[in-house]
Amino acid sequence: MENQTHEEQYPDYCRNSLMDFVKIKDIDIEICDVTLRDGEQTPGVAFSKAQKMSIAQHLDDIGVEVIEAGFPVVSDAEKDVVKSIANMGLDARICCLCRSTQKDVETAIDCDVDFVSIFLAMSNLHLKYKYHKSLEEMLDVAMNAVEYAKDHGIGVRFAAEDATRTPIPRLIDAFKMAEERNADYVSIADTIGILNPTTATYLVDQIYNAIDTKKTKICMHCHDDLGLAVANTLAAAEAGAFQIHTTVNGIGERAGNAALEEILMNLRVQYGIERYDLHNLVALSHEVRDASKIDVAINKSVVGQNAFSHESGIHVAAILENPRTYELFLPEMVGGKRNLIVGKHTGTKALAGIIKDIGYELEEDDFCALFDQVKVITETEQRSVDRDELEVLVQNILNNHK
Ligand SMILES: CC(=O)SCCNC(=O)CCNC(=O)[C@H](O)C(C)(C)COP(=O)(O)OP(=O)(O)OC[C@H]1O[C@@H](n2cnc3c(N)ncnc32)[C@H](O)[C@@H]1OP(=O)(O)O
Ligand SMILES: O=C(O)CCC(=O)C(=O)O
Repeated sequence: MENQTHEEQYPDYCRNSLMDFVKIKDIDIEICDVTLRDGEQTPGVAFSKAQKMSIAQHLDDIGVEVIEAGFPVVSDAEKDVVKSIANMGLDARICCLCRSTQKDVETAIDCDVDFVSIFLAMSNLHLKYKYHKSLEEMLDVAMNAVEYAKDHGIGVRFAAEDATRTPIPRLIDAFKMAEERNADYVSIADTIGILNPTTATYLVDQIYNAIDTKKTKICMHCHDDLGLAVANTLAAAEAGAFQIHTTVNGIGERAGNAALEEILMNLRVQYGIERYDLHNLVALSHEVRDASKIDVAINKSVVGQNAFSHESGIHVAAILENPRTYELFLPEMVGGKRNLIVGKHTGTKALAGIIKDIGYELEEDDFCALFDQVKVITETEQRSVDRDELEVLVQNILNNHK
């Protein structure tokens, strides 16, 4: 091991070895994927039962430890799907969402889930404008719901909605109350996505020092309103959050949640966590894209069409020698494919490599003619040239000799 080069040690990706110089707690995490619940709350999205069960199966194949299957009181059909997923025999534990009411918990218990996520907002804004009730009244009902679930032998996550706008002492008091009632998890929800990595670290630190994390583990649920959901989730994990929440393609309320595929690649590259099977990430991304009818941005990390596309001559010339020069990880690692694009920025080495790939080698004059044509087309028509068109250009040049 010691004498191996980085490339030999990590043949599929580059590890961020700068991590060796920073002091953080050993990260110990599990993933709770909430695509089927928060992801489905994306406006306009309604997964079918078959779609939900298939996505659950694929999350399980990746090795995600917990799947939040839905919010059973939403409808009878939703309840039926949650129950069906809970009975699929997956390795992942299944949970579902409940408001802080006995009725919601009863409905969830009927679904055979491993644990319920009982949520309550305790920020002044939510107490005043949503519940129109005092903190004490709401906490009383919530703690009864926690006790009711535990008395029925089911696990509990007590989730503080809008935790990041809730006074920290209030949050700690509520989490301690949940801990006294043997809640298995307490969740910090950054419901409106206001955190940054520094404040995520600070907040998790405060909670970590206040509760017994051996008994009651900390969860982190981040939204992406400022584009920081993944960064905040990772900062929280570094500070001691155990259960981290994700959605495929980062779908979810408004700007969405922390994207599963980004979290998984970060766990590999930054923290050396290798236990998740990443080979079907692109396929799962496409499945959720089709089921949600939400396109994935072309430049989306890990699963976007451009994640492994290269046009610039300098890049492609180097990639043809060794893809690691411009790729953090090999596309095959996530079930993706490398695309070498012919465009305005294509160089001679790149063009020679690409035409060789489609079966041609040209004499110098022909090659120069082709190169000039490519530059003219791509600049005047402001587009790239695909393989079929490139082949026609090559054929035309060769035919001129006949
Ligand atoms: C941060 C989050 O993501 S929270 C989850 C959001 N997800 C959803 O809303 C899922 C889709 N929702 C629904 O299908 C419906 O809103 C239902 C089935 C949950 C509830 O429907 P309705 O009974 O018609 O209530 P409605 O949606 O009008 O209002 C929500 C009610 O829940 C109450 N409520 C909201 N959160 C909580 C909570 N954590 N604990 C207890 N009560 C709550 C509200 O105060 C309001 O009560 P009220 O009817 O006494 O005023
Ligand atoms: O913390 C949780 O488990 C869920 C809360 C949630 O969905 C939110 O506040 O956005």
